[in-house]
Amino acid sequence: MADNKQIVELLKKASKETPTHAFWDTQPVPKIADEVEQSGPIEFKTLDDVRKDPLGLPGLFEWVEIDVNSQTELQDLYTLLNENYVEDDDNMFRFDYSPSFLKWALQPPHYYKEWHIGVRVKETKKLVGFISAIPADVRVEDKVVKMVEINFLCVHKKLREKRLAPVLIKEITRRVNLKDIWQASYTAGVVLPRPVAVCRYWHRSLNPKKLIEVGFSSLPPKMTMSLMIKYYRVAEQLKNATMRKLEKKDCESATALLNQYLSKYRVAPTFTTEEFWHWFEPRENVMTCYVKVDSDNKVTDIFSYYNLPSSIIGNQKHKTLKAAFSFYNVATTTTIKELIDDALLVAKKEEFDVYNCLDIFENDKFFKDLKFAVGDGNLQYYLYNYSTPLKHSSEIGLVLL
Ligand SMILES: CCCCCCCCCCCCCC(=O)SCCNC(=O)CCNC(=O)[C@H](O)C(C)(C)COP(=O)(O)OP(=O)(O)OC[C@H]1O[C@@H](n2cnc3c(N)ncnc32)[C@H](O)[C@@H]1OP(=O)(O)O
Ligand SMILES: CNCCCN(C)c1ncc(F)c(N2CC(C(=O)NCc3cnc4ccccn34)C2)n1
Repeated sequence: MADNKQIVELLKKASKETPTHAFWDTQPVPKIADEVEQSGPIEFKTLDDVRKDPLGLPGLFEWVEIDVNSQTELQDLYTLLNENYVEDDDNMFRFDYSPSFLKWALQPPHYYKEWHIGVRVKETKKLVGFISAIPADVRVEDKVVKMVEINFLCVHKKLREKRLAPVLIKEITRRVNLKDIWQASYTAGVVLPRPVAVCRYWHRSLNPKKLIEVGFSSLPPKMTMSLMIKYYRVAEQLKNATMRKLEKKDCESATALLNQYLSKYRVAPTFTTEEFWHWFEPRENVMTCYVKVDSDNKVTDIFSYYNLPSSIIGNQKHKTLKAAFSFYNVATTTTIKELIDDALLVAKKEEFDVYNCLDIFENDKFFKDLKFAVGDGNLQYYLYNYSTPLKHSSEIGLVLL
């Protein structure tokens, strides 16, 4: 991604496009083009300032808590997102987070069910809106901030542009404040006041034939399909022959290794061992995590990715794009390039069509050699009620699902 000066230009341009944000201009977030010097909370409120009753909703609708331990309620949430969540700009793909993925994403240690907020139509009980928060300790520069990560904001396609999103955001804010938490982190493909970092997606083809058939990639001029297939063939053997699936006994040393590695980034989470095991325990069709250990059985290298498929809208031959999204990786006895080369081999074996990475961490060190192609999707990182200077994408060490 471009350097900060270019990003500030991009943000100034974006702020000209939507000069007024009727909702966001009322929120404790810096203005889009603000050049912030200090890091710290923007507003200070106490529990006394927090409304004790839920926000008002238009008469037809009611607030509900989605109980992700209930199969039927989890299925309602799956269906809402499967039909109404994030699409690419050309409406060719829509994320298809699975029920087991959503349960995993929403139930880390110390989660609150009150933070899984749905909006249903009173009469039919149809789920038409959702937003979630999960607790996370995120360090910003030199301060660890107890905050929440906001995700899965969704309003049914038929109820768009009725200002329901600000109501969902204010309600989740109220419920989080009631637990004496005043900051949040979130990411979005849209530019809002105001990004902490502007990141870019990179993609590594694993199944070029299918990616071309579904319009994810195109065949470059003078390239034949058979040449493409050959070009993207992955290694036969692991570069790190002893890499194996993470096991519970690895957790102590793996957590220490990851926390140490993340300390060099300006925005990064800190994990307890319990949190680490929740996020990295291998889960079929959700999370893949491999480690390498030394002679004392201490973890020295980790690669991990999550399974986030997309529905392919309107393609007769293929219904689903199988995408692996890079999660957290640490290389100490190997290079990041060799480590990710091994991740690509395992992802190909697990029949993924593409492996996606953001240009965060030190990922830009391997994009070229491992044959990644830059995507057209930007992902903006945001903090709520916390100002901090704009970061270069390589200073970000946080992944949201
Ligand atoms: C301390 C605790 C704090 C907790 C909260 C921290 C903040 C969390 C913030 C949420 C983090 C979410 C992280 C994720 O999940 S990012 C994924 C978001 N979901 C999707 O993109 C799914 C498909 N789209 C939809 O479902 C709807 O279009 C959504 C629900 C996104 C907007 O619904 P709709 O299209 O019907 O619009 P409206 O008329 O109701 O409202 C228009 C207002 O909403 C602002 N808007 C539009 N998109 C987003 C967006 N992605 N984040 C924040 N704000 C957004 C927009 O600028 C405008 O405000 P303003 O420009 O007039 O001011
Ligand atoms: C709120 N949590 C943020 C993470 C959600 N994530 C993963 C996400 N947010 C915005 C994006 F721009 C994005 N991209 C991955 C890249 C990509 O794969 N683009 C082609 C594509 C295939 N399927 C879809 C579905 C929706 C959008 C683009 N799609 C672009 N990823």
